[in-house]
Amino acid sequence: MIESNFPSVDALNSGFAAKIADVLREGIAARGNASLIVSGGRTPQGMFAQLSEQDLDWSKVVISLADERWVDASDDASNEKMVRGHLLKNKAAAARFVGLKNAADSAEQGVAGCVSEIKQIPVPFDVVILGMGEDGHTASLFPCSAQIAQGLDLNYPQPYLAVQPTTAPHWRMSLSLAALLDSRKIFLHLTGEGKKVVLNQALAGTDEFEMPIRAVLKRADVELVWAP
Ligand SMILES: O=C(O)[C@H](O)[C@@H](O)[C@H](O)[C@H](O)COP(=O)(O)O
Repeated sequence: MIESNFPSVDALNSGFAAKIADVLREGIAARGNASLIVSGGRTPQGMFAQLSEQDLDWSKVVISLADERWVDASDDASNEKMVRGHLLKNKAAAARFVGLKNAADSAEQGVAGCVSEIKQIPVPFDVVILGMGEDGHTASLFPCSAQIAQGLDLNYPQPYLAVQPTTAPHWRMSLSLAALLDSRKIFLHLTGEGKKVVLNQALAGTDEFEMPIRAVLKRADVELVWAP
């Protein structure tokens, strides 16, 4: 694991945004376009504001989500709402966004629509930004869910699966482990001492069903981006 530690969340927000912008520019220079898969939650919001101001050809960038709560895009729990409010503005307003919530009544019924939409995004993804919960979940690969074995199965046939956490609200749509790993660059974005403690627990053990972030850390050269 590569470690980029910042002295403060403010320093992280601007330094990490600049780092992501560099990778996106490299992708555009090399292939004509670039993809960015982001996570929801609270951690990325300040960084998104900084990223939205970065000078690059956002019209060549497609942005999508590592996971989504199966709620309307107007709901405060919606990751799409958060990304629209914090990232898809300023210069980044020119990026194309592929959301995950569709008109299907349930996340399980919505998988097919998501699978068809993701075909617009070339793989490997250029950048995936992951977060991590106190229970070691990442994206919506929750250790408590009945779907965790499918999510961590590298041969799972679909890039998305519907997940019902028992310790957090809402059905989710999540990229599978295999889909997340199909990326040129994976960042793990954490802030606070508490998340560092959880990360150290993850690094100290091997049971991926207990802490699904281990499945990513074991297989990818993840760059940890952290501030206290
Ligand atoms: O939509 C989500 O909930 C996520 O993608 C999830 O995996 C998140 O990254 C972690 O739960 C950390 O969330 P916080 O940043 O709010 O701590």
